[in-house]
Amino acid sequence: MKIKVGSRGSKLALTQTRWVVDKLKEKNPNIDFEIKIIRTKGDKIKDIPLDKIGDKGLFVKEIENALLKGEIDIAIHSMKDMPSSLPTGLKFASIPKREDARDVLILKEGYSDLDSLPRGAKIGTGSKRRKYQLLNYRDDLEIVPIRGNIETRIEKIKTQNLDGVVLAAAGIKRLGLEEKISMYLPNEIILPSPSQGALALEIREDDKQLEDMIDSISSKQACIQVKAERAFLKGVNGGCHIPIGAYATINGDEIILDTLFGDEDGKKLVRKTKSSKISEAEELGLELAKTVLEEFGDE
Ligand SMILES: NCc1[nH]cc(CCC(=O)O)c1CC(=O)O
Repeated sequence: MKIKVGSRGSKLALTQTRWVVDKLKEKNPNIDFEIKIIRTKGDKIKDIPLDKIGDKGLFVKEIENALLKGEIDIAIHSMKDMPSSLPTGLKFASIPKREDARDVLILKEGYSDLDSLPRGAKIGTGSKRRKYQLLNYRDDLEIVPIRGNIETRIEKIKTQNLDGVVLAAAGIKRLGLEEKISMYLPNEIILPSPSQGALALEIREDDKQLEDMIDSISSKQACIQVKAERAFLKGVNGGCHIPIGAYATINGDEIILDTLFGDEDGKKLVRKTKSSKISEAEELGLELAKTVLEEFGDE
């Protein structure tokens, strides 16, 4: 048996895919895996700011089509890049152990953390979630929109004369660039994107055999966290044009969900926290979304 695994061609995507394939091989030594690279629309249009294209799904549609057509059997994505619902015929199989969910600051030489930055320092990020939370902490900062893969964004400190950039710890760590991190941003300052640091293994709905095989590398903890955080994302029905954050902490059989929601121009930013039993992770996310939407009314 040979399993075809689909991935985007970026360094991060391939590193993640190889990591998953290595784990699957460990548990299933008699099975062969082949990685197929698929180019997505998001890889082709590099010059438009992410919040203008808005829609999630930009990095996944071509891969999902390949899955539906049987050209590949598993697709590996960053869970945070996944739209809140999947096309008919596809589903998530397992969610492997989650990487660090936090955002980090990578700063120009000479600066050590957020508080050491001079007034009006220039920080690069294309994410409204990161932008408005940073401004909420330090309203003097100048936020510069940037895009590109992780290495390109780090380069932009030099090429665009920035004082720093914000990125996900998960991507940096997976690429072995940990020593570049200046500061881990605590959730109190920047709440991460729903399911940041988690990977998605997507398969055809009827592929029961593959589902059982993949289940061997699933993390129960990550599954519960992602369930709650993505339920919130689904409940608020938002895309990249508004700030949305969610992070779930599990404590025995209790789950605590921290959420963030704001309007398009960042004038209003609301944080809400609520807890429940882990068996009600999804309801918890949906309930918080409802509470938040009520607070925003018709806005
Ligand atoms: N939006 C792009 C993207 N998708 C996943 C990651 C990093 C890995 C992860 O969060 O799982 C990144 C880069 C970043 O936000 O810094």
